[in-house]
Amino acid sequence: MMPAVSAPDHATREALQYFHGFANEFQSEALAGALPVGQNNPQVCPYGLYAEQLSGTSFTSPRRQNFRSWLYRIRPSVNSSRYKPAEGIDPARFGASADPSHSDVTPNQLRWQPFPLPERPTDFAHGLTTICTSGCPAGKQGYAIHMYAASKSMHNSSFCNADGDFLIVPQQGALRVRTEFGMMDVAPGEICGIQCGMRFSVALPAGSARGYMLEVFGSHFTLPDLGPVGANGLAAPRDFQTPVASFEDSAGTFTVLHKLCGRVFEARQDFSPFNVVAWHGNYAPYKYDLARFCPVNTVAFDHADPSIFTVLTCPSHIPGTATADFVVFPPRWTVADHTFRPPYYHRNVMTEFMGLIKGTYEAKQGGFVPGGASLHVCMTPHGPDTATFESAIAKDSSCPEHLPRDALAFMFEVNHIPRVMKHALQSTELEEGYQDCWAGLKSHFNNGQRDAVHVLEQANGDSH
Ligand SMILES: O=C(O)Cc1cc(O)ccc1O
Ligand SMILES: [Fe+2]
Repeated sequence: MMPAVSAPDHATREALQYFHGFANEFQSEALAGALPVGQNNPQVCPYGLYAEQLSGTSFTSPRRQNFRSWLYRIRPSVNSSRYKPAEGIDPARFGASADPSHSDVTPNQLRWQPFPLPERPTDFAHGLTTICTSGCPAGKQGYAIHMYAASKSMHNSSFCNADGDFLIVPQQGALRVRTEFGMMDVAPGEICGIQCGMRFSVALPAGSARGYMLEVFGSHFTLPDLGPVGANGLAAPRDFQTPVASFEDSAGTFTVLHKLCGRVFEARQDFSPFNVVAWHGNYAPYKYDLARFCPVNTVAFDHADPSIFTVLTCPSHIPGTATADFVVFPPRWTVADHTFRPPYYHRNVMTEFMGLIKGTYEAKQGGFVPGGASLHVCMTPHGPDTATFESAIAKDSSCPEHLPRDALAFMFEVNHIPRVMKHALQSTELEEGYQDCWAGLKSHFNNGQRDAVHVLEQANGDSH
C-alpha cells in the first residue's frame, strides 16, 4: 500500500539508486553532461549551472583527510533573505547552545522511557530534542546527543548544521532524506550520516518517525582501524551507500534552517535548495544497514570490551581516544567458556549513551525498551541488572547461546563529560527508580570456602 505522505515530490516510493563505498571520490549527473570535464569552475558551466564548492575540511588538510565536493546548481546558495532566529525551536530544548543555564551535570545513572510522538503535527527539524552535550561547537570540539520525534514531513524547508556532522539512528518509522546530493531511504536498522554544511530535508513515508541522533562538532566520522583483526570485518566500506544526484527546479517560498553554535536560524528563499544537477567529490552523505555489520568477538573466554562493535568513530586529537564512537550490539552467538557472559560491571572513563532500536539488551531484563535511552557518565558505575546477574551465574557456560535475532541496541560512547539538558532531567520519561534495577545484588562472598581453597593451594605449593 502507498503510504500517505504530505510531500509527494520527495516522498514517492520509487527505489532509489546509490553509490557504494565510504568516502570515495564520486561523481554524479542527473542530466548527462552536467559535470564540467577536466576542471571545476569553467567560465560558463554546462546547462548554465552555478559551480559551488562545499568543503568539509580545511583546504590544506592532508590529502587522506581532505574532504570537499563540487556542486553544480541551478542557483547558488547565496540567494536568501537574512537569517533570524528560527521560530518554533526552543533553545532550551534543542541546539545544545553554550548557555549552561539549560543543562546540568549529574553522576547519577539515568534512564529514559521512550519519548512519545508529538501530539501536534511536527516535522523532523522541529521535533529535535537535545538530551546532553559537551564541548563547544565554536571551538569545534565535543558533541551533542539528540532525539527526534516527528509526525509530518518537512515541506519546502531544509535544515543545515554548521556545527558538525549528524549521525541519524532511526528507531521507528522510515525516513526519506532529501539532500543536496540526492535522496536516501533510511529505515530503522539503518543509519545515516549527514555532514557539516549539507542541507537536507526529511519526509516520513510512514507518517511518523522517532529516533536518535549523534552530533560531532568540527570533525567527521570515519571507519575504525582494524589492527590485528585484519583487512576485513566490522563495517565494510562497500556497504556504505551515497545518493546519486537528483534535483528539483521548483519556485515558491523555501525555508532554510541553519544551526550555528547551537542556535537555529532561518531564512527564506524563492527556489528549492535541492537544485544540484550534478556533483563530484568525496564529501557526501551516506547510509549504512547495520545488518551488514560483521562482528568479531571472543571464541574462548572472557567478555571483550564493546569497542569490538565500533561501526564508525570520530577521532579526537588524542591517539586512540575518540570524541565519539558509534557502537552497535548486533545479534550474535555468545560462546565464552567459564565466563560471565553479559557485560561486566564497570566504571569507565568514557561516557556511554545507549539506545535500543528493537528487542531487548543483554544487560537489562526489563526497563530498557525500544525508543528509550540510558546515560552513564564518566566513572558512574553500571552493569547488568540484578535479574541478569543472577541468571548469568546460574547458566551452563559450555553451551553456545544466540542472543535474540530481532534485537538491536547501540551506544554513543563519548569522551567529554556531558551536561544533561534540564528538560530531559525534568521529563516524565526519566525513570525515577532506575537505580532499583541493581537492588538486591547481594554479597555472594563466601569467606570460609575461599579460605579452604587457599589453604589447599598452599599445601600443593601453588604460590599465586
Ligand atoms: O554498559 C553497557 O551495557 C555497554 C557495555 C557493553 C559491554 O559489553 C561491555 C561494556 C560496556 O560498557
Ligand atoms: Fe557500560
